[in-house]
Amino acid sequence: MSAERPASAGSTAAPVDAVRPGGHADPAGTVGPLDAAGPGSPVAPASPGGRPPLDVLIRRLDPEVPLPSYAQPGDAGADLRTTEACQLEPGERAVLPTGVSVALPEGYAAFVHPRSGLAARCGVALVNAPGTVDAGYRGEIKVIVVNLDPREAVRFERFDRIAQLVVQQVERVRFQEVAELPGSARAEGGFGSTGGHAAVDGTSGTSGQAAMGGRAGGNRYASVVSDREGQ
Ligand SMILES: O=c1ccn([C@H]2C[C@H](O)[C@@H](COP(=O)(O)OP(=O)(O)OP(=O)(O)O)O2)c(=O)[nH]1
Repeated sequence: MSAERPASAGSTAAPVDAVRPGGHADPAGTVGPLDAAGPGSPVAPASPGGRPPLDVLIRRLDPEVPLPSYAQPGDAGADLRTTEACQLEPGERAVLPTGVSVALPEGYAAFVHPRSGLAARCGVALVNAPGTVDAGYRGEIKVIVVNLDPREAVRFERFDRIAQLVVQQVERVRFQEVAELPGSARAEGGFGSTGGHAAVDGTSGTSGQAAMGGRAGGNRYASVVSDREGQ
């Protein structure tokens, strides 16, 4: 087991607010529940193209958690915080609570994205990135973090910012079955068909078998069984 490594303590890290010790002690934590997009927020949400920001109902399940907020004007994602401290050993994952639930308008979804600073400095990823929060979901937003660093543990303190929530409009489609699809330049080319790096050009030691579902493709049978049984 590795020595404890705060998310703030990546060996090559220059300190930035996102991962600095105590970075979770955000003064925004004191704002009232209606202040998320108002004067109490550190940064009011940007309005791309001059559009007014979308109002999204949010409920705090943890009365002390700061509401998600945009760190900078123009940011696409509002930072989500964990309400539980957690330490992840190399390779470990955890489902962390954020202390908030939302009611998105129909026609919208929210996507739980990783934070680049945590990824670059500490090797923290989201197992299901991006996580999808459906418009009808009223439960607590959770974040499935994994420590991909092969050697060092990572520690999150309560109210550390662990992910970001991107709200987007989504289309609901009607699938129209046809015998033949219209042609296109790409046609059926996929999985590196345009080349561009050694691994997919076949000039390196890796064959790309995993991506093609070949022998190195992992335990696909077990995954399908778990999913079918709702586990
Ligand atoms: O990172 C995530 C992803 C999902 N969710 C919540 C919101 C979402 O609406 C619900 C279901 O997620 P998803 O549809 O991705 O999961 P599933 O495994 O397909 O479950 P279900 O059968 O409930 O749809 O879980 C989160 O809180 N965080």
